Amino acid sequence: MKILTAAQTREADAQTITNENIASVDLMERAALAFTCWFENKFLPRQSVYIFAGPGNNGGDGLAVARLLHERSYPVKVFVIGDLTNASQDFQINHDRLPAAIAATPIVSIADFPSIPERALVIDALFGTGLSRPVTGLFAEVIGKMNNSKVCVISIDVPSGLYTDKQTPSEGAIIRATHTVSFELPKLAFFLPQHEQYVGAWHTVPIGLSPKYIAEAKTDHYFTTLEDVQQLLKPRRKFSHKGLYGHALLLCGSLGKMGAAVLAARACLRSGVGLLTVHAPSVGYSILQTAVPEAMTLSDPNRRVLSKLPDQMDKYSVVGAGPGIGTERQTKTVIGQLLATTSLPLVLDADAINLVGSSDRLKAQLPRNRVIFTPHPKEFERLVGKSKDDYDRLENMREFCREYACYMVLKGSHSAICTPEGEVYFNTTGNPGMATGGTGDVLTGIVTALVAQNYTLKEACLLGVYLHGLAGDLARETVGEISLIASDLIEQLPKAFRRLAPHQDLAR
Ligand SMILES: NC(=O)C1=CN([C@@H]2O[C@H](COP(=O)(O)OP(=O)(O)OC[C@H]3O[C@@H](n4cnc5c(N)ncnc54)[C@H](O)[C@@H]3O)[C@@H](O)[C@H]2O)[C@@H](O)CC1
Ligand SMILES: [K+]
Repeated sequence: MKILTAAQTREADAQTITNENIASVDLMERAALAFTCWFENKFLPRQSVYIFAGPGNNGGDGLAVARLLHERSYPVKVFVIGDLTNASQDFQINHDRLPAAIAATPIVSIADFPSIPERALVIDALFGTGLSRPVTGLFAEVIGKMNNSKVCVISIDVPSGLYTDKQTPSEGAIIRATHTVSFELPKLAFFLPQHEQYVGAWHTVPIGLSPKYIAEAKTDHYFTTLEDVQQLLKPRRKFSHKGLYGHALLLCGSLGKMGAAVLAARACLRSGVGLLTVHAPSVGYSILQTAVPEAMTLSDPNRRVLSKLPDQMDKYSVVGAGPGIGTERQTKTVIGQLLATTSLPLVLDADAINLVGSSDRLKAQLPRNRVIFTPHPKEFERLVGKSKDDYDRLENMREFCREYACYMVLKGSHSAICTPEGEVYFNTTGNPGMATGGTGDVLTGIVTALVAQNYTLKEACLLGVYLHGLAGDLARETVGEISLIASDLIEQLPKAFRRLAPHQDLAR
């Protein structure tokens, strides 16, 4: 699904109004109703609701929500801030529509800010996508009070003060929402780690924005949904044999880090690969043979670290390299040979990324359109360099992927997948329980297995990252976030695959 800029969102609003021949206040009513339905499902009408409305259409939404919640028996109090003589037309209309029981109290100085009871709910309707400068002055003071209120704050459309598609200057005050309820689509800002404290948990509610406009809108930013990845999953053929599903080679492990190889190998096997060979330092031979009997194991001449590429590289369909390999000189040589001599697709993770990042010579050897990097933020920094902020990091990722014609999975709460064309796809599965050792090794195994099965590199990234997060979400249901370990993801992979294709096994 596409992510639109603030300007595109305004255009989508405008086109919806024109195409459907409705007044803008009718679209506002739809938006307010969608928000109210979400709210009703979440909170009972026992808690009093304090709504703070600014002078634009976001404030107009707040006033319409006040009326709708009042009709549903919520005790509502409304406060309006700003120069109301310049308020938007739809704000005015909704101001006039407020029932007599709700008096909109103006806040003209911070002394007018009400005391908010402990169990109240606060709705933030100060600014939305029309924010045109950093929030300062009285608005900033109001935001400060709302942020210090220690109650649940729900932002309409956007946390007020946050630009949705570019860096917000540091002098601007921003609401720290508990929930943000966005109209139709999430905003780019919601996917960036630096905004976690402002956005809180985000949700989207449909308001029927023009599908035609959305379909035609140009963007480089997307988020992946269940429907998107379901379309990618290929059913297995009836007359199947293991040769159809590729032969993956994993270069993993070193003394003390054989667990990484075991995790990557198990995940690879659970992701449908036809055959798997793991090449590891000789210390890992019996470990792998015992822990992963389904995989073939090749023993490196070196006991502790990888020192040599296996023979007959052309019999494999893909190489996944990096988990647990360390950064010793011999291993660097192996990665160099891998880049220079094979013509296979490569999934590079962990220390393979660190090794490439530490050497301009290795970078120069990167083959085009054949490499997927799966860094976490620190590995990303070693490979690509430092970034000023999360927008700058997105730009740097895009530039790197364009320059080296590679794919990148920047791991995080919303892992970001970048293509050589500079398109970025944010993943929507996963949870903080997955921030634990070994989950990255599992992802390497999954993505490697998908490439082996002839998924394109882009498909393997989108599908693999989604499944990895989904397995994490399923694991959370059984073990919770705190106790979750990487092996739990592997255990849940079968269920995750079946979630994507619920009827496939039954269809036979
Ligand atoms: N256009 C439409 O038809 C719809 C708009 N919707 C709502 O409207 C919002 C966008 O409304 P607007 O474009 O009116 O913009 P906003 O309501 O976000 O704010 C614009 C107003 O705030 C002022 N302003 C901007 N930055 C300021 C700052 N830093 N300090 C003080 N004042 C500032 C502007 O001068 C203007 O008066 C969306 O986020 C959404 O909530 C929804 O009702 C859906 C339909
Ligand atoms: K808002």
